[in-house]
Amino acid sequence: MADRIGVQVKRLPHGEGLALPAYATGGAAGMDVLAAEDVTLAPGQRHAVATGLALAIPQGYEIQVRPRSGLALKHGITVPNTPGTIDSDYRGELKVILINHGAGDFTIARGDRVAQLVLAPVTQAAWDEVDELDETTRGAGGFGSTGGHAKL
Ligand SMILES: O=c1ccn([C@H]2C[C@H](O)[C@@H](COP(=O)(O)OP(=O)(O)OP(=O)(O)O)O2)c(=O)[nH]1
Ligand SMILES: [Mg+2]
Repeated sequence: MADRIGVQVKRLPHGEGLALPAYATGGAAGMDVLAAEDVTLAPGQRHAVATGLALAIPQGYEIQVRPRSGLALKHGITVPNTPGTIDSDYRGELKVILINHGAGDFTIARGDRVAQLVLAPVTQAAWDEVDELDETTRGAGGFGSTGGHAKL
């Protein structure tokens, strides 16, 4: 197993009895995180699903909240703010925002694995304000300027 970075986790009262987020396989990038509440999402509805967990992520890291592809493909359940950002200084409850893009109601039961958490390093930037930027081949071209897409 590769070295792991320690992340403090505190179970909140409504998180008691639930497993902690875990890697489903040895090479998994994300830890599956469980819902700590029952909730039914109607088509188009979104909800911040409780996890019953609060974290203290080491400075220099973040946790990204990403959707699970199975839920997205089979049921249209995804994370509208993906990847959700959990800051290292956040001490509130970790919540997973889900939206139902499917055609029917979707019920989440307490204990269901609703998303995955990816620990990632963060580099903070310091602005270096200038009057002129260097010239490049791309210049101000963007948003499809290099082509490569099918013609409509
Ligand atoms: O999917 C998410 C996204 C965020 N958060 C928590 C942790 C994060 O550190 C905090 C703030 O998130 P973000 O910066 O994305 O939201 P904001 O709208 O900018 O709120 P704030 O002004 O509190 O930063 O909310 C979650 O629990 N789940
Ligand atoms: Mg913010």
